[in-house]
Amino acid sequence: MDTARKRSVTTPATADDPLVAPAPAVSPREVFRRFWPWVRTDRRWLLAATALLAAGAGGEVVTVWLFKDLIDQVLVPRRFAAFWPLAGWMAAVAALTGLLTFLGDYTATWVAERFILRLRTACVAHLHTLPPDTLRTRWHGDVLARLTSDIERVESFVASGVIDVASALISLVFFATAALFLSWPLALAVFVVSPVFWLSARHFGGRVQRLSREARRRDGRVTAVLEESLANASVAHAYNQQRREIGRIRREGEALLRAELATARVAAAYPAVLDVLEVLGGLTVVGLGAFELSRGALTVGGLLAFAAFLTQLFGPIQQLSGLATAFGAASAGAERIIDLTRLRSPVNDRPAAAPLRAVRGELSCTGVRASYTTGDGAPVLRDVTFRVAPGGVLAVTGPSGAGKSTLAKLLVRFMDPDAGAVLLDGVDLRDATLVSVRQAVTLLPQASQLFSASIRDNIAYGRPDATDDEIVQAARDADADEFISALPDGYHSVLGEHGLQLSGGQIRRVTIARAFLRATPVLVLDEPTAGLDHAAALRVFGPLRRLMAGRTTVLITHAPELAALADAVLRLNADGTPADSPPAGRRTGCYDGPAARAGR
Ligand SMILES: Nc1ncnc2c1ncn2[C@@H]1O[C@H](COP(=O)(O)OP(=O)(O)OP(=O)(O)O)[C@@H](O)[C@H]1O
Repeated sequence: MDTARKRSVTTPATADDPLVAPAPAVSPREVFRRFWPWVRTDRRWLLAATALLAAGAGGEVVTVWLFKDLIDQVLVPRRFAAFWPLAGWMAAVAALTGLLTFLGDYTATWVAERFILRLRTACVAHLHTLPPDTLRTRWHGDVLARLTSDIERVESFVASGVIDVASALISLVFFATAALFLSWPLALAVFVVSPVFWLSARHFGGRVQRLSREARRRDGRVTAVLEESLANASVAHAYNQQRREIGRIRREGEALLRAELATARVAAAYPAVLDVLEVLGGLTVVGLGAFELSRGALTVGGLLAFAAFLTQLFGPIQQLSGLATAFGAASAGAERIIDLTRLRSPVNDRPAAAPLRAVRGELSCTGVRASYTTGDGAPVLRDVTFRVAPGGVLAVTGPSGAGKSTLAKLLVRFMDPDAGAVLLDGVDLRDATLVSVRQAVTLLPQASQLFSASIRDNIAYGRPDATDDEIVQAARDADADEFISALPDGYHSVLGEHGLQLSGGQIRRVTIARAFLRATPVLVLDEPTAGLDHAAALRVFGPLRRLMAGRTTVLITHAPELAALADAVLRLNADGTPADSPPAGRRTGCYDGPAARAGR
């Protein structure tokens, strides 16, 4: 299973299909075992829904029985006097049946929706245990498809599926008992032909499962391509490649259409076959019924009621066999969700991990080697050693691909080194809890990430309890207060997706304000001026200098002006080894802190 997953992550499963590989198959029992826990807490409601729906089915039996009496006691003997009491009963029972069925359906939906909510929340919670690189091994669009349509399909099997099966079975027993009671020879004849329905359901269910699996995968591909295409729309426009993007989406859409149609052909053929079987069954009943009628073993009302029961009987049978196809689709969805939940974080709290306390900010790396399992496995950082005293600033430079961002990931524990150690105040980060590491270290990533929320909430993202005054102060420190206050809604201006209303420099200053508010003793700044023109870059210099003051900072940068703010520079070679010849009296990349800085 692991090998299959690995393949889906690193290389295409098939040459023509690099985007979304099929998830490994999972048995129905496994599907149930995995997903039942999300229903278990609501099992009382599940029982209530089933009982209400079963009671509704009981009401239908009584209505049909009263209908039989109406024919035999009013219509056949032409006695109008008997009509009113029977009609009154029928109306009352019909109203009660309607109410019970309504309550049953509503409760079933309640259980179903809560299942979806819980499972989706649990899946998202799991995804948030994964560091960004692990999450990136799956296409975001495909992950979205798994969290939406696949979860709904699983629900249709595990939650409402259970209610449907239970209430269909109970209805089946009710209607079958009533039919037996009316005429056992006729009922037996019906029971003998029933397995034909069951066998056809199994046949169709299996085929739908296979076809649905492909349709689910195609669905994930369409979402993945859509997401990527929209995210890169500006490139497509700038390079006149809109047609190509449209073509790509169309091709994926056509493949999904073919997969959905193949599923629909089988899924839709099934009710058609069932209809023919139903007519044949109905004709058998009418023939046998006429015979029973002629020998006086059945009344006209009895025969019509029997036919009505039979129609009612087909409902649950159809429902049960429909479940077979629903299960096909559900298990295909379940496989994809389970595949997602099997992703494991390579970075976890050790059993003896303790929180970092009162961090002073002495940061060091000793002989660090790091590599990615998703690449060729070769180290991207080798033998990196440095020390930054509390409050010191270390600039990290080097050619593209030298491993600078990888170093940033090590410092916030998005990954762990293969050899050597990253130490904060002398504590190996692997011995500290993840939460406390991230409480002590603020990462300002290369790409500024803003949420579709107010500027205020974006600044307060790392400290939701911050007061308005603290937020404004952080914005002032980041030179962002002026432009924020000039916006029509000021701090309450809501940013569009990726902060579209703001310029690159303004976005960067909002993220710097966010970092100010966290006020952690250690900062990791990954190319804080990347993507900004010279003027915009100059505007963030002041805020960055203020942000770094008094904080241990690792400053990854290509900009010489920014590197000049540092007390020492660690240059990385293209192969991830440190390039610096050691300054007199110091080891490679080693910096001894503010004392040394003061002496410069
Ligand atoms: N998630 C990943 N999986 C596999 N390989 C990766 C991953 N992230 C980075 N790499 C590889 O690791 C090497 C170092 O990448 P890194 O992003 O650390 O370089 P960098 O020095 O920050 O580059 P740049 O200056 O272009 O941002 C590169 O060869 C890159 O291809």
